[in-house]
Amino acid sequence: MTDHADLPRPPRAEGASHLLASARHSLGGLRRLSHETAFRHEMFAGAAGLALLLAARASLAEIMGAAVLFLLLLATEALNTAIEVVVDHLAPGWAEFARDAKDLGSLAVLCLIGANLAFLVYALAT
Ligand SMILES: Nc1ncnc2c1ncn2[C@@H]1O[C@H](COP(=O)(O)OP(=O)(O)OP(=O)(O)O)[C@@H](O)[C@H]1O
Repeated sequence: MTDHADLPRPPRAEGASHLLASARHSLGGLRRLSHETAFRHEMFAGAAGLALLLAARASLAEIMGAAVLFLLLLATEALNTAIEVVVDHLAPGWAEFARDAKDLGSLAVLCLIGANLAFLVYALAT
């Protein structure tokens, strides 16, 4: 990972341009996340889950519930990736804190995958 500590910080945007800058930063995050294999698997699984819900004529409430849980999973994956990026920068070799941080991030993602699967099974079974 490159360290740009010697580069000048861009000026802080104010008002409406702050909103636009935030949207641009979020798009940058999405671009970075799209490099992660786990993210691509989750997008594929999300599309498959939506197809199953539509085929089973799920209600709008069920589809909205699944969409909210899926967005929570993507948010957790983004935070997990952020943790991995920082940890890899701080601990290029083996370190106990690095193992713990990454394992905890993985656990958070696993919990959300479980919640998504549980809701999908519930929506398809009822
Ligand atoms: N620097 C490190 N020091 C100690 N243990 C580490 C370190 N890096 C990774 N690990 C251990 O290896 C596991 C896998 O780490 P890795 O960096 O491969 O994550 P990953 O499999 O790429 O995660 P994901 O699949 O969520 O992207 C971690 O959960 C942790 O237990």
